[in-house]
Amino acid sequence: MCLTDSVHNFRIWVNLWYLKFGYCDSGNHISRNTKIMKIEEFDVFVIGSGTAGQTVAEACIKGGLTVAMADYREFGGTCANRGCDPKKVLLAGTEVLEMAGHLEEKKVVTLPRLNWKKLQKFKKGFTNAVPVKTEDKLSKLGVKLYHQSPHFLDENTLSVEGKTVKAHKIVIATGYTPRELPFKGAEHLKTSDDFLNLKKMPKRLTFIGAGYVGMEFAHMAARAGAKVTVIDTGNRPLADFDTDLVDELTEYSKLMGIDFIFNATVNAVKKSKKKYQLNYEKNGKSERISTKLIFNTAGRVPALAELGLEKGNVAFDENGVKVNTYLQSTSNQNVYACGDVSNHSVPLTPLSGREGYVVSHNIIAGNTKKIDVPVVPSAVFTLPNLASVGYSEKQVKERYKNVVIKKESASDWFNAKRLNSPIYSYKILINERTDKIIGAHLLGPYAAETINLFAMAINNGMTTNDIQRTIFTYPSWGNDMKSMV
Ligand SMILES: Cc1cc2nc3c(=O)[nH]c(=O)nc-3n(C[C@H](O)[C@H](O)[C@H](O)COP(=O)(O)OP(=O)(O)OC[C@H]3O[C@@H](n4cnc5c(N)ncnc54)[C@H](O)[C@@H]3O)c2cc1C
Ligand SMILES: NC(=O)c1ccc[n+]([C@@H]2O[C@H](COP(=O)([O-])OP(=O)(O)OC[C@H]3O[C@@H](n4cnc5c(N)ncnc54)[C@H](O)[C@@H]3O)[C@@H](O)[C@H]2O)c1
Repeated sequence: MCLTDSVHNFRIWVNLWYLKFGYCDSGNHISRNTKIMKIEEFDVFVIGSGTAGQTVAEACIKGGLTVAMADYREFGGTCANRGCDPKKVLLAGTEVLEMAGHLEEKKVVTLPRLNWKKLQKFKKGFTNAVPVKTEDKLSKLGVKLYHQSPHFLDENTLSVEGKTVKAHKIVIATGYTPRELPFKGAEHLKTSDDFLNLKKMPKRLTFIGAGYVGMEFAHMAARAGAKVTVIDTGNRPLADFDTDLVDELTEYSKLMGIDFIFNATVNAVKKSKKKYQLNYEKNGKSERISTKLIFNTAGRVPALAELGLEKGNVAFDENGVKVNTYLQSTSNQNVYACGDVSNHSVPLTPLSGREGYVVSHNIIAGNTKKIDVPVVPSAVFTLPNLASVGYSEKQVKERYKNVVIKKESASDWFNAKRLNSPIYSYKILINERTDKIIGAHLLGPYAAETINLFAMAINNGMTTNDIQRTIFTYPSWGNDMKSMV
């Protein structure tokens, strides 16, 4: 049964339920003779206004359904307000410094200086307008907006802003939130939001966690003149990326003034007058460092705490809302989850959009579209970029009999030499039997761009011969793909 039929039945059911129980949000049952608080009713209620939530809301409205959306923070989600976009705007400033630094004595006489305050102002030109524009766009489409966290009252019913709201389908698109760290003094830790809004770059700062966020911010802060320490429980940064390239990036990061402390457990943070002291344990010994600010970049977890999922009969685990291949809750058929918060997702913006599209399709037309994720390129916006798509070296060795591994430093190739860039390396994995590319790992300038070509090649089953036959612009980073394969 598709939504338009079931919506009709649902509306009749809501009216009957409402007449029978006359139930208001506080949980008090009231007499049918007294004035009954009106229950609001929608076809679809979306929780979360990020990429995933907006995709669902827009498609469902355009599909003729009534839609409401709630967000307890500024509308527009993580990526546009406090993630990918503002990060990339700030990064532009440090990219200029990086490039000029490499060309010092070759072409550039005076090195530029970064004005962090101005850079922040420039960034606000992008972010300040996001919440208003998002609300405006959604309101004009006819989406009813709420500005609080809803919580489930039962499988179809939410409480939000003191109102009881019924929805035929409820979509959870609440994203991730920083992982809470358990040690004493953790309340002093700053988050990625705080870093992106820093008014002034402190002289010394520390990141707990050497993942995407910790490494990207450490690189940015080091270029902006800070002395940076990154501390991690693991034995290297960016555990999911190619070991050889990460080792190279780590060595280069050290040259940029970033100190790493690996295999360490932070056990307390103490505040003194103007600084913080971070205590940690490594190799059975207690150590400490003193720093101006400490950021929690130890990962992010599904944002589910306030939703009362038990009452809604929505199953979840540490990876998020448990969903089937239609992105529908495994325990409550009225609920879908998409974006970072679904336990199916790879927590990246393009995947959130794709999941949002699948959910809207399944709500409008019934469960007819399964989530089908092609290979996903991923990039860490350190300088140089680290980027990856397809299988890792370890995975191909487990899966394939005969694999060709092309791995080299390309720092003496024209593209790198022209920028005097010291780092440019790659590892390309090719299935020897089919000549198809099955994995690509790049470290170097613009690797976040070049990796997209490899993603296209893998998704379209291109052979190295297909790539050799393709004409690329010259000289360009894309053209280097031919030499790499
Ligand atoms: C610093 C940083 C940098 C990043 N950089 C990149 C990058 O370069 N490239 C990339 O692909 N990805 C990046 N990401 C990840 C990317 O931002 C996410 O994958 C993406 O935003 C997820 O979209 P979403 O719609 O699933 O969730 P979100 O965009 O997080 O939206 C969820 C929304 O739900 C709201 N919400 C949460 N709980 C509730 C509740 N109980 N009630 C009401 N509303 C609620 C939140 O306020 C939020 O607005 C970055 C993330 C961070 C933190
Ligand atoms: N460029 C991008 O695409 C981009 C950028 C930022 C974030 N993201 C997304 O956001 C997600 C979250 O990123 P993230 O950097 O917050 O997490 P992450 O999972 O990438 O890294 C967390 C790091 O913290 C370490 N860690 C965990 N607990 C710790 C502890 N108690 N003490 C010290 N270290 C600890 C882990 O070993 C790991 O290295 C990523 O998975 C990614 O999908 C993507």
